[in-house]
Amino acid sequence: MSTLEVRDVSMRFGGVLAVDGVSFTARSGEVLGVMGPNGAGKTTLFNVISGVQRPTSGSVMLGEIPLNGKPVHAVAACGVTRTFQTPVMFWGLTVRESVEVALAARAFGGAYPPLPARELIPCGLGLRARRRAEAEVRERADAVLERAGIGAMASRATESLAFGEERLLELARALAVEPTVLLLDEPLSGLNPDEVDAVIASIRRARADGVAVLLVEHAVGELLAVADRVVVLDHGRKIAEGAPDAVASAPLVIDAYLGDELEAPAGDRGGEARVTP
Ligand SMILES: Nc1ncnc2c1ncn2[C@@H]1O[C@H](COP(=O)(O)OP(=O)(O)OP(=O)(O)O)[C@@H](O)[C@H]1O
Repeated sequence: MSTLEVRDVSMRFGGVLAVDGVSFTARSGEVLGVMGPNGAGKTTLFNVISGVQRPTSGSVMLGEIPLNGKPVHAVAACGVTRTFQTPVMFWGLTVRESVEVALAARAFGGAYPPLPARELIPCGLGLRARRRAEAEVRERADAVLERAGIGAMASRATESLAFGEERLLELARALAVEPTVLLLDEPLSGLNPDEVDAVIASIRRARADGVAVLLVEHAVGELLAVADRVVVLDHGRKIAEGAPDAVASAPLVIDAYLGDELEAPAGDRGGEARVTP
């Protein structure tokens, strides 16, 4: 169980300082909400954490392991997985095969473009061991799909999925590898109420399993209801951090992002927000 620590990270694109000296930690078994208006730097921050982009300065640590400077696949191998604003699908595979690929890639090493699991299992294993490995991967994939509530989709081609179904599959695939850190970029956008419930249930299960979940989401009510703590970005800077209720009622956050449209989140989620001027 490791803590993800973002230390004074900045990311500059030419004249745009997309992320400006941001620091925070995300602990094992907590959901950290990351909020902020369009262009605040949320996705860029995820890109830096997941190794898609190298920060201009600052560092990202997973426990004692520095993540910045590592390529995407090496960050993933450290247990950091993510989903994207637009779900990334493995075309040409079924739903089950998509999860099998993730499982086999973790066990035997991946390939890009993704290959069916049987092609990732080493040839040198021998026929019986290969068959056993294939059966195990398949069994695990079915268990993952059941757990995510999409077992009925297992045999469908990824090309046949509706947008919300793609989101559910992408999340199931990310969870299949039992990540330490899960980065979710707007996982609720475009979903119907049942799909929202399924994603929230998966997030809660991941937290109970000890995953550090970072959640970027514009559905503020849902974010505040599921997050244990919230970080707010604006123009690349962290402007607040704290318990959901406290952050949601901080004047700086209301001015920058929430306006007066926010409904109070359910339950007792009070506490102090540290506002960073
Ligand atoms: N590759 C890039 N090159 C140049 N500018 C970029 C690049 N990526 C992001 N930016 C800029 O950095 C800023 C932060 O963008 P980012 O996508 O991280 O914001 P965001 O908070 O995720 O926004 P949204 O909620 O709309 O997804 C924006 O001004 C954006 O235009």
